[in-house]
Amino acid sequence: MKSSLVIGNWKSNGSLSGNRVLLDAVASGVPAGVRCAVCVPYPYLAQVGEILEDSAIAFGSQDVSEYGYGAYTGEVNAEMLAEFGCRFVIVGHSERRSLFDESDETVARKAGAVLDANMVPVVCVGETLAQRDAGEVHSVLQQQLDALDTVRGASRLAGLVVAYEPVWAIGTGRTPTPEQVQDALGFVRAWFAARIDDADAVDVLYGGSVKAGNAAELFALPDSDGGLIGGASLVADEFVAICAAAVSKS
Ligand SMILES: O=C[C@H](O)COP(=O)(O)O
Repeated sequence: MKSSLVIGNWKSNGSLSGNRVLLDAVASGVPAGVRCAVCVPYPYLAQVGEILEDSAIAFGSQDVSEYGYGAYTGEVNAEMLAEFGCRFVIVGHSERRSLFDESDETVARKAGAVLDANMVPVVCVGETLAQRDAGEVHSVLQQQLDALDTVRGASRLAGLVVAYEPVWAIGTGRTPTPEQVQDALGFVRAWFAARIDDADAVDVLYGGSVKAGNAAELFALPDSDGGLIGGASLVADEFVAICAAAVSKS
């Protein structure tokens, strides 16, 4: 059985001095038996790569350009991220979709660029509260996932990680019920099963107000392969405890 995957998303947080303290504690505290990574702001990639060089913890970024090298002022392309040692790249986080108007098609192009550079896209999907209240959870997920069909090819789809993150649960302290989470994770799994042979090999994560206190219950769900952790990934003890909770699922 594969081990669970826990990814910390620092969002726009960090400092050169604070990163070192946090990562030293995380690297020494995360137990064996869980795959762990942190996705950090671009300027810290080199520092984080150096700090984690001899650890089992992977790292990555929180976004990427859909374009390659060239006249794209302000963009950071996938080849650059790969050169810095990134393993994971978050694409389509709801904060990027809502604050920066990223469409499903843009997200799919970014995922393709990440795959082209031999890294792992962590594609975020999830509904708003209004969409949930309107009974649209499955249709929203379907539309967000269907855009990934442009990534094309079973071997390419098999290289994705998907994080189900209901928008209303992000940073709010609210989490869906375990039944609601399992329903969405199962829907994502079924989407892959309709397209590739080994859908169980795809990592399907949950994100949204995961804490040490609720992680074990969420990770224990049948279709959970781990979590995408925001605020709690900035607190070493909390993040280590979340990673420890993922080990028991493995
Ligand atoms: O990428 C992480 C998610 O946005 C969850 O954030 P949160 O754990 O702070 O709710």
